Amino acid sequence: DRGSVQNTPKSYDVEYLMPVSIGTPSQQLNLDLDTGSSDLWVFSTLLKESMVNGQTLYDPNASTTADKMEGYTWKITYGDQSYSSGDVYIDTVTIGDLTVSTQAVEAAKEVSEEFTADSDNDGLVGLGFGIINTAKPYKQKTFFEKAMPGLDSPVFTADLKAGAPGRYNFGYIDDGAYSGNITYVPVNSTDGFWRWVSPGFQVGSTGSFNSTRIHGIADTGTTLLLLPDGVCEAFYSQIASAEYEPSQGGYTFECDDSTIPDFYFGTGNGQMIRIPGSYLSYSKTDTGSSRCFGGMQSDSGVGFTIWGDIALKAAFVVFDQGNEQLGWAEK
Ligand SMILES: O=C(NNC1=NCCC1)c1ccc(Br)cc1
Repeated sequence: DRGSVQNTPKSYDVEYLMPVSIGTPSQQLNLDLDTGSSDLWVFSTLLKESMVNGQTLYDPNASTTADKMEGYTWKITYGDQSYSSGDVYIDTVTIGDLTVSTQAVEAAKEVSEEFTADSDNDGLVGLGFGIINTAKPYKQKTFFEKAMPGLDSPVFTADLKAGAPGRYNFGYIDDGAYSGNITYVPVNSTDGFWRWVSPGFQVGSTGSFNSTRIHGIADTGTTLLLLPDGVCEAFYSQIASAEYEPSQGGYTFECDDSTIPDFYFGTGNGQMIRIPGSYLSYSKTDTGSSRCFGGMQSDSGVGFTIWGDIALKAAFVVFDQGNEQLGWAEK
């Protein structure tokens, strides 16, 4: 079996949403596929109205295939301190013509203000490893873990694009979606993330390659690229107007600064992925400001590097759960 679904970026590529059908008759919600977490949760009719702001609500009482898991609850807090919590139902879930008939659907009873304010986002599909699912008394499998045994190949792929729709595929690799070869790197799933080691980086096409092992996770749910301080310093030292402004939340530079270099990261076997300099200017710091917030920021608050959407949209990425490896290709 296999599946394929379009993903659509929100403004500034802050997140990517995909249509998901839940229940019978089907209820379609737009969800954020997040490889940095492992709960599938949705805005639901269980929420207080004050927490809802335009989102589509899953109504388990309107689904003939919904079964409430009595006594089960869930509560999750994300790296940006946003959170949600609620009850657990079993229902049928379809993503891109791939159906899991007994998926744990976590119906929200409470969401933090960040989620309430994001009116296009009806919830998340966590495709990290099930070991970090937050359901109690027993953790639940991810959508991919439930689908995997029936798939042609135990992989899903992420093709995120800058300012344009891309695709998530399940169970197969579309050889037309990438150029050159796919370089595979081992993944350590102990903490539930897609954690891997990059052999190093290069700033600009004429820069030298810096061999330094960068431990990090591939996270579709994080917008920016969070890297060690030394790597950020090497990059921003090449931008004439760059400043580290803690009051603005990190590195900024003049939006019209034409010296933003490309950033390359190693994946293995000498292969590198090139992130165009244009991807590394994120947004204006304030309305009317001439300064822009950098797409690359320090990972010092996190403890390891996060290869978020800014890095992922420069590549075709294979999340190979069957072999616990990540595949990286240019496109
Ligand atoms: O929460 C994380 N990723 N997903 C999402 N962020 C915001 C909404 C969804 C995340 C995961 C691991 C680390 Br380390 C830091 C952050």
